[in-house]
Amino acid sequence: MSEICEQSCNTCSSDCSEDKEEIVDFSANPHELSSIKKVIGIVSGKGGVGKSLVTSLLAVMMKRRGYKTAILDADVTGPSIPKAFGITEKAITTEIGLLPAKSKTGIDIMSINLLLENDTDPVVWRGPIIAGAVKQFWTDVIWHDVDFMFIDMPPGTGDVPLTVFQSLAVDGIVIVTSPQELVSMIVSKAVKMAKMMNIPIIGLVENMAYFKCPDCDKEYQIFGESHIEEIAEKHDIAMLAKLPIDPKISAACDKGMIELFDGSWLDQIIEFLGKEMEERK
Ligand SMILES: Nc1ncnc2c1ncn2[C@@H]1O[C@H](COP(=O)(O)OP(=O)(O)OP(=O)(O)O)[C@@H](O)[C@H]1O
Repeated sequence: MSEICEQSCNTCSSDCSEDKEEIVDFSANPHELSSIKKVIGIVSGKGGVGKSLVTSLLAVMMKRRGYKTAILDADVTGPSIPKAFGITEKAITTEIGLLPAKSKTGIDIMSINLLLENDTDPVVWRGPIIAGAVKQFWTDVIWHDVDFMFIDMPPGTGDVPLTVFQSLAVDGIVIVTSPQELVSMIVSKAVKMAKMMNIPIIGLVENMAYFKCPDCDKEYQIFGESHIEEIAEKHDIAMLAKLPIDPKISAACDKGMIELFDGSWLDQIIEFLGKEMEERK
């Protein structure tokens, strides 16, 4: 088998019949009462770049457009979705499955924090257990009548995100980055992982791209000059949005009021997803 298997057996000349037996099918079916039309994964090559923020905003915006929307918080060791939506209640367990919590505007949400007795308890689990928990959010939760499910993926490109990608039927991914050194390498890793998994990349979002001075409207690139357009071009993927550093964003997340937040930065993705859904009809 070649050193990096891209699962493209038709074009690969390696004789790996023995290795093939080792390929494990991780794919899992959603709960029999679930109905999920489109699944969008939000990924980042590293933590803290705003993946949960972009996940939350996409769900809020699509809900505002009238779609039935859900968030599966697969970031098990850093679950920030319930806080951003101000959800404190726990998930309900029934004999037939788990029921997600509902946000104020009606977005279905499942997160490990809705199952922990105390949401400040750390999740000190090893990779396979974390991946297993995420898989259960897919198989054991009743996702009733969902148009768009947004998955806040575990950060990075390691074992856990890989297993999650293999288990869940993801239709497309959005890669979130910030304008710092190493971004090119980090994006390359995320792109390669998506290609290995055969998952279409919807495009790139650069978060914390600039800060706009409220007094003079001048834009400052706090983390240095952005090279995101070159990176997008290099990988032939669409550059979809640039989000500023905005204290109102962190305040909305901290106060659990992300659903009140307004901003048109992600409109290009929203339009794209809306079109995809129309074409599906
Ligand atoms: N553009 C922004 N302006 C201001 N604050 C932001 C912005 N983007 C994210 N933040 C804040 O930065 C923190 C990290 O963001 P977020 O949780 O979305 O990152 P993440 O990539 O999901 O992190 P992790 O992978 O570690 O969970 C949060 O407190 C969030 O409110």
